[in-house]
Amino acid sequence: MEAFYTIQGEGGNTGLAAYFIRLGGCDVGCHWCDVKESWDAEQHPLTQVEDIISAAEEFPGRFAVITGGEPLLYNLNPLTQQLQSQGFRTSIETSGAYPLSGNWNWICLSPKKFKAPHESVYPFAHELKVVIFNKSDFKWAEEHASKVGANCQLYLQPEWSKATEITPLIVEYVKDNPRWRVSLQTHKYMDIP
Ligand SMILES: C[S@@+](CC[C@H](N)C(=O)[O-])C[C@H]1O[C@@H](n2cnc3c(N)ncnc32)[C@H](O)[C@@H]1O
Ligand SMILES: Nc1nc2[nH]cc(C(=O)O)c2c(=O)[nH]1
Ligand code: SF4
Ligand SMILES: [Mg+2]
Repeated sequence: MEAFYTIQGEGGNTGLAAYFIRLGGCDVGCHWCDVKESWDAEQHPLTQVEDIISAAEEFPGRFAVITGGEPLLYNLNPLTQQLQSQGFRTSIETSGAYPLSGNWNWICLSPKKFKAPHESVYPFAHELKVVIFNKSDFKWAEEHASKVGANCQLYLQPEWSKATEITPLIVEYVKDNPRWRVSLQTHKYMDIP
């Protein structure tokens, strides 16, 4: 759908220069999704893996974020193998709604109520990033935390349109439950892509 060089704004790699590769197509249907224009894959022309990588190589950073849409709709082995062979570290932003493919240095699993993660994905997550839309989502976040590995980093991220109301609740929750961390969509505060 699009690719752009920016700063990873969210989660465990916040602040790192990153080349984002956004793949079109998603059938999860989050009502608060901030990239609904990604949902219909047919609206976005296909791009060859070689062309994606040569565009990425124009920039100095060697950290790639594959996102979407839901990137696990696709077999990501060719793209990630070639990125790594060209010296990129690879990371994915995924709902986990489909089984994993691809070779990953970092996996961010962000589970959704609208289409649950595939059970096989949880043990591979380096980061669990739960979007909090209302108070009941904290309990729901704990259910997902019980499924990831012991070394997985746990993040709570306010849903953007409710961030003013939800962020203070996340702050108190993390103070009371310190295995969790706060994740903010810092790119939105910085007004960058
Ligand atoms: C647009 S999604 C694309 C990748 C994948 N479909 C997923 O949901 O993980 C990228 C990240 O943005 C988060 N996100 C999407 N809309 C959001 C919103 N309105 N507020 C906060 N986070 C949001 C998702 O949970 C996910 O972690
Ligand atoms: N700067 C920036 N950081 C991000 N982290 C995850 C994003 C995404 O949409 O997957 C995203 C994004 O869209 N922009
Ligand atoms: S799974 Fe990701 S891309 Fe799909 S609707 Fe939800 S937030 Fe948007
Ligand atoms: Mg985004």
